[in-house]
Amino acid sequence: MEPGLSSPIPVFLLTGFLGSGKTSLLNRMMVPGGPRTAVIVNEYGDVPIDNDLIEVDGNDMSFAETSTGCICCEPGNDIVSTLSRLSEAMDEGKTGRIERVVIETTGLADPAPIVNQMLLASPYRIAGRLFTLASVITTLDAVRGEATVEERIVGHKQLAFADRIALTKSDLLGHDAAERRSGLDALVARINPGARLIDVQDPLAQPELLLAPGAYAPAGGDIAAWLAAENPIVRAFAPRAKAPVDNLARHSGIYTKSMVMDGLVSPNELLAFIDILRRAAGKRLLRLKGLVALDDDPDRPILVHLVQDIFHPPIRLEAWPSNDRRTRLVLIADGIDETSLEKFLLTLQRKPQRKRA
Ligand SMILES: Nc1nc2c(ncn2[C@@H]2O[C@H](COP(=O)(O)OP(=O)(O)OP(=O)(O)O)[C@@H](O)[C@H]2O)c(=O)[nH]1
Repeated sequence: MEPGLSSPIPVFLLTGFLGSGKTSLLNRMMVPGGPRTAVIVNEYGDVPIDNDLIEVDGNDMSFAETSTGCICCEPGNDIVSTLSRLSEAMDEGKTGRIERVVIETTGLADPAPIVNQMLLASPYRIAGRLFTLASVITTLDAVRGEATVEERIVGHKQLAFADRIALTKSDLLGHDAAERRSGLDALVARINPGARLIDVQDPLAQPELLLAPGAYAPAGGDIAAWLAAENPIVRAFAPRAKAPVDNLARHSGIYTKSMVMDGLVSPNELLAFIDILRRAAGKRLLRLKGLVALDDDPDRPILVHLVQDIFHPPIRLEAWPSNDRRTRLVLIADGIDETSLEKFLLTLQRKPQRKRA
């Protein structure tokens, strides 16, 4: 019998702050010959990019969808609506057999409302199909993660709600790596000592085991209070029920800007653009990612990633990953004047652009 009709389909929630390595980890967790998987990528920003960056083996992935707008707070985009759409697609025969679901949340997603919805009625029956939360997997960026967790409540909650943690970017820790690594271990021990942790840079790590079957078992200290704070009934009857931090304004002050353009830019123009932006905005530019058509070889786009003030080495792709060959940039900013950022984005578009041959 098809999974979901008798036994629930496991749902894995992949979360972690902006740019902490979720999509990179997703590509490594999905190995050939694994269970057939529906991958749903939820992006913050109205121009999806990650769907073009998933490279998992076609045999394993029978369905992939990208949604824009945050799964934790955008009406119609919550976990139930997301799984309902999947269930409908399954009914309509669009997906093939599905044995598990992986949902990559936006890097700003608060896990509390998502987990709350799943746990309130687990196994969750949607359109005659059962889903159950198997795990919350959180990517923790070794370089920026500690500051993110200390300064941003969403970062703290993403770590606290995990039952599986993937430490990313430990290869970038630099000369004081051992000291910084013990700081990260202490952070995890304080916030979520019960979670299983792997370092994705450890040659012996097997990221695919993060998708091993299981039942979500959170051990983070503040979980119960945060879940209670999500529950409208608890709110109504016990308005003083204490959540460790007020989480109602989930993304206040943070906004996203996207740019799509047809023309070509030179590698130097692109690098200068990113460099000026990085210096001027610093950590207030939470994220920039994009695929850019360069004039030296328009058939081979460049993939750029800025995570706060860290510019990851750009990657020249062998070909455009889809039929859309336009330059696409998505920026997520916190506390940067919106008009100034818009004007700066236009400077790239206004450069004398070469047209494709
Ligand atoms: N050196 C190094 N770079 C990494 C590692 N993991 C991810 N990255 C880089 O970090 C950047 C962001 O990675 P993504 O996988 O796109 O991060 P994400 O969490 O999916 O990003 P958002 O969806 O925008 O939140 C890319 O340039 C990756 O190549 C790692 O373990 N080591």
